[in-house]
Amino acid sequence: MATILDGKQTSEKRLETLREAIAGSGLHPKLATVIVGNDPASQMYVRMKHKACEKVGIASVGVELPADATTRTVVDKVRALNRDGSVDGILVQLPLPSQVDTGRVINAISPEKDVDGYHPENMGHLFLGKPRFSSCTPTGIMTLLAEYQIPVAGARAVVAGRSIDVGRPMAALLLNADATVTICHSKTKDLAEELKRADILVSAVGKPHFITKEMVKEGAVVIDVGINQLEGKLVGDVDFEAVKEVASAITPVPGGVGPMTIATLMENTFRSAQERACDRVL
Ligand SMILES: Nc1nc2c(c(=O)[nH]1)N[C@@H](CN(C=O)c1ccc(C(=O)N[C@@H](CCC(=O)O)C(=O)O)cc1)CN2
Ligand SMILES: [Mg+2]
Repeated sequence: MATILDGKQTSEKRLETLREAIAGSGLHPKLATVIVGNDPASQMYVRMKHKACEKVGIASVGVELPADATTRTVVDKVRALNRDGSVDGILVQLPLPSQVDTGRVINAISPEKDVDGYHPENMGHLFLGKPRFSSCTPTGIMTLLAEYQIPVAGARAVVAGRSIDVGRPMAALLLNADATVTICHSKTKDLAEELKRADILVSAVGKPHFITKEMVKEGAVVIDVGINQLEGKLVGDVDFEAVKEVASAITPVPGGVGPMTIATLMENTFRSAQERACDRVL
């Protein structure tokens, strides 16, 4: 039976440590969130972020824009937050409505305040092996692996999915930690064969029960990034009940990767506040 990698418990522990660090820092970190439209899931995630801020002692401000907002409106809002000296971190909740150019919006975020780590400058630092801010979900996964003392160096890691927010930065973080990394995607030949070679398998494809028991090597560590609705229930990409019989460790959905994403965002925001305070002194 696999060890369940408990992201909820781990994130709570880290948030408590962070709360103490912030309280003792003399700093007043502040996060700004930007949401466009009224997608219920996005609204819930933003609410969860504000709640986490409150828990750890980070001030937060929420900007809400209508579903028909233009790229210019969103970019102007982001630029105003860049200029606001009281704001340490800015995040634009994704996905954005189709009329908004996501790339232009991300590029407009000051890289120093880009606590989601999506700006090309921050992606560049990550791929050069010297991350400043790296995306919250992959970074949270690395934290979870470390918490459970799962060795990454030398491991064969396979990432299913090549998205900008998860697959690519995940691969970079695993590579930076000396794993041998393969990225699989919709055009990968012999996908099942590739996945079965993994010591660490990360699935971020967004398809319920995509990863079956037959695709997983005995003893593999399985990380499920999927957040899918199936018959009114929240499920990951992994057929959890079957795969936990062959894996050595596995993340549940809910309660695995998701909570680690939020904890990492809080950590990134505090780090931004620390670095900005240092810059003011220098
Ligand atoms: N700007 C960003 N947009 C998006 C990100 C992101 O990191 N930055 N990630 C996802 C959504 N997301 C945060 O924004 C997120 C998703 C899920 C969870 C989470 O804790 N989920 C719970 C289940 C909650 C439920 O009941 O549905 C869990 O897995 O236990 C946190 C954050 C896309 N957009
Ligand atoms: Mg401040």
